Amino acid sequence: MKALFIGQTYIDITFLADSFPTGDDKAVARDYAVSFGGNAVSAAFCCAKLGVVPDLLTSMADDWLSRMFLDMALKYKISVHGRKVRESSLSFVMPREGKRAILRCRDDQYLHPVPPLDLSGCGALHVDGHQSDAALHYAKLCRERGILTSLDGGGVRANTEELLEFIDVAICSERMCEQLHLTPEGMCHMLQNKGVKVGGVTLGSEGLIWYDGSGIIRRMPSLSVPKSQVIDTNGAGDIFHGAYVYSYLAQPKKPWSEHFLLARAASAHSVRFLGIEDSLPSFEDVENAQRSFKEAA
Ligand SMILES: OC[C@H]1O[C@H](O)[C@H](O)[C@@H]1O
Repeated sequence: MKALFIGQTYIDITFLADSFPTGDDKAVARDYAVSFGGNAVSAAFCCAKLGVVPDLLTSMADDWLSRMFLDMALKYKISVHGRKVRESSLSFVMPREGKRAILRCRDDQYLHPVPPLDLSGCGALHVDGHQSDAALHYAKLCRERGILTSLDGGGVRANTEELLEFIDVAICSERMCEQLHLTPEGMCHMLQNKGVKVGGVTLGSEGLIWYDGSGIIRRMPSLSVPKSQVIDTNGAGDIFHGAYVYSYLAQPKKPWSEHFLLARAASAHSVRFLGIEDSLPSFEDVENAQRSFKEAA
């Protein structure tokens, strides 16, 4: 395996509509897309499309949605290690004016223990906090073997504190800062104190605040995508994670500033398309985004 991503699979139903009917009402959406979803899962597909195909340890049920998901994974040649749940998870995603509302139908009651996987050849682990037992187990194993460990810190989970001790790269959300009552800078200091070598917080249109081995906390502005082109921002963060893991795997010697520049362009590309699958950039799309969009002020 070239890399291992651990997460929870969703099937995303993304639709464009001005309002969502409530009560005894009906409406017709202007457009819709059906795609795989979930943080580390979407990141894995992004990494695969850019050119390094990872293995994926994720939820799997005996139902139509999981079979549909396996078809999607096959298209990207992603090897799926399914961990059994009773039902597949679904997200209904309504993007609007640069934001998105999500209703999730989730089964995260895993019916079996963490499966043993052979990590031979693995260059990186990426986790998003789902399957917290598996995330911790493999983060410890990877740390022992000198394999890079990366965390999408979307929110605080039961074992986040412990998990962070085995994480090399943690890029967190503003939501996680709020949960921990920390400013983005405060979050960077907390990560540094935990021994996380490269850390940061994504700030949406305000870009990324981050540090690397130098310890200096810096800001990378976002790329400015014209408002008229922004269709669906859902998954832009997941694509950012998948793209920096790809960049690291492809060129591990490059500085982290380079990995994040590539990831920033991947995210900028993604917001112009509806649904996560159509948002995934090819390497050419990333280069085009780098050329086309200027840094926001
Ligand atoms: O980050 C976006 C993802 O989180 C939600 O769980 C959706 O499924 C979506 O794919």
